[in-house]
Amino acid sequence: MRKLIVAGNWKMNKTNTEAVKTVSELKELVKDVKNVEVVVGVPFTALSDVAKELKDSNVKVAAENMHWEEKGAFTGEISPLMLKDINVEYVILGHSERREYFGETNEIVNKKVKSALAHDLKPILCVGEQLEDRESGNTEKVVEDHVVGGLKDLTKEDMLNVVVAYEPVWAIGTGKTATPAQAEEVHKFIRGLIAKLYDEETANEITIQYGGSMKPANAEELISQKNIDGGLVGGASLIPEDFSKIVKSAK
Ligand SMILES: O=C[C@H](O)COP(=O)(O)O
Repeated sequence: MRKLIVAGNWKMNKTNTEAVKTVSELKELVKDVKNVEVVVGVPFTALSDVAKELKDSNVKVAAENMHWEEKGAFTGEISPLMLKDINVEYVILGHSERREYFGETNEIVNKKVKSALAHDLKPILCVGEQLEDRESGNTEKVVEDHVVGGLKDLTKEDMLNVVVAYEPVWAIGTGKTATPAQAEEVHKFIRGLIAKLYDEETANEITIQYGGSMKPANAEELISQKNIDGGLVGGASLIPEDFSKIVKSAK
């Protein structure tokens, strides 16, 4: 039975003080949730204090990015060792904003995914098409390129620790959600791709989250689709009440 995972991605929002206050409210709101893994992805500056605040709670912590090397002359970067040391469990990799604004290629994303796994961090690999890809009928081609490129050289055992997040870029922060049927179609395609790259059993175990304007009002219908196993939530994850409603709508 694959795991339902609802993860927040705060992006570049909240100071450390605001972050600690937010998660202290969130952990109370979701303390009785058992069927869903709850994760918050927070800025680097807040990771340590957020992890301390969430110790002994059922909410896990994610970083929003990391470098693939353990240490060295990489000014401004954060390494997997640094994340492990402060009890971070997940790391969001290959988000479309990293690809678009910071030039991350599949090759870079793949190095990060492999490094995360080697350091016992669970990567959330983000994949998804731009509006022009969808309009030109290239959604599957782009998604396949991200999935195959991001997972290159991973073993079946590695794969079982990877979470995939399908995020159509045109739906991120725009209020335009993919319809449940549109999202399900791509999720099914991704699972089929993983079955081809590995096998059916592995594909059935992988959590594939949907991301893109997920809100309390649309989460239940999206997550109830056969191949949608949770969400990667941006804007709505900044408000504990809204995020907890999304978590509780996952069944
Ligand atoms: O990682 C999260 C996504 O980019 C979705 O963001 P959003 O929920 O604000 O559309």
